[in-house]
Amino acid sequence: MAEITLKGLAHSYLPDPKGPEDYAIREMDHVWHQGGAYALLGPSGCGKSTLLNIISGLLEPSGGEVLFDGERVNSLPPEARNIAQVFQFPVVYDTMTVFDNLAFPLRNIGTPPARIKERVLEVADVLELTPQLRRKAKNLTADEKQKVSMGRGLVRDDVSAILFDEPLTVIDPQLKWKLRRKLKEIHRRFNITMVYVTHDQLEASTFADRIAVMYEGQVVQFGTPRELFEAPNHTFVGYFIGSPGMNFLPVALDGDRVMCGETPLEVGEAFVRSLSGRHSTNLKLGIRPEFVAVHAEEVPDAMLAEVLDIQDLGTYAILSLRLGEQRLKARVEEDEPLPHKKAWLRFPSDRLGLYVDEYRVEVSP
Ligand SMILES: Nc1ncnc2c1ncn2[C@@H]1O[C@H](COP(=O)(O)OP(=O)(O)OP(=O)(O)O)[C@@H](O)[C@H]1O
Repeated sequence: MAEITLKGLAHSYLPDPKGPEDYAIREMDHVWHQGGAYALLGPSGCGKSTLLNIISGLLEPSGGEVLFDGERVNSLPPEARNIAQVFQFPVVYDTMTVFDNLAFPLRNIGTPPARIKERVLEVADVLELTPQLRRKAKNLTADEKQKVSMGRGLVRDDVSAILFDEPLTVIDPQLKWKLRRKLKEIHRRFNITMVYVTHDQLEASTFADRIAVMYEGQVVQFGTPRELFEAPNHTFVGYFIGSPGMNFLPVALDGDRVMCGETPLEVGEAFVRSLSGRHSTNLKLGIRPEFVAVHAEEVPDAMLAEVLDIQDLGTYAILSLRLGEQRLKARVEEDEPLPHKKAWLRFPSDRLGLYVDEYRVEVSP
């Protein structure tokens, strides 16, 4: 068991990297605490697998340090790090039985046979592989093979951490849901640090207590699913988490009015104060579709918007709106009146975020 610390970590696959764009991992500091259930979430190419391979020891970082319980492990191979890794595609020995596949990592470290049997049966039970234990792995379905692969990662209870690299990609959607819950159950039962890589926000939030969102080789936010939803730290997190993603409106201050293009916004004094004195020209207001207050009739301090489209999703509707030149989305619950053609919008201050150069800044009331 270990606390894993990444200190000034960076990695480039190029021999002579120049700018930040040459780095798969841009300099980062991060701590995975002992016993946590974490997800590493981000789009394809953001550096998730690179980071995982650096932690497991498959890849040596070109800069910075990886520390396990404070000890530098940068050049230790995976075996010496005591890390289990489960990959996207099954890694099983076809000619061995399921039992022997699961027993393999334990036999490798000289575990007594009685303990091997106990542990294999326990893991097979959790993963519902008991009926297959005597079968040769080559006769299994793709789902079953991946379960064996996961079992091999879970069977040792002395590992520092288990890293999962999109382990459910080949799994049938219904079983996926079940396995995610199993993994959570296993985490609770065995109390091992688990880092689960995925590009799927649902997968990340059902598995993890805390999610690290990666974007362009950096962790741009590390928080609970709720924190990522309610207060995205970076515009990318706002776009990436939630469906539809967060609305971002480019703004500028004109005297004491907050303007989105030619359209004045009703956003309250705190935002005017926070915007004044900003030197950047990259200023945005962010609000989730769920938090835009939509009125079918005119109300005081509301902004008039045009309704472009209404997508009825049963218990709620998603409205596509135009406010001045800006497009945005809003969610309206089924028990609220749906506007036609025109809608009056308000942005509740406590739900509105201010983003300077793509990062959220504090707005004091
Ligand atoms: N072996 C390699 N040699 C050179 N560049 C690489 C190598 N592996 C990854 N990269 C590059 O590093 C960046 C990060 O890739 P990485 O595979 O870590 O991302 P990812 O988030 O895991 O993506 P995916 O979800 O598609 O696997 C990408 O630009 C990728 O092209």
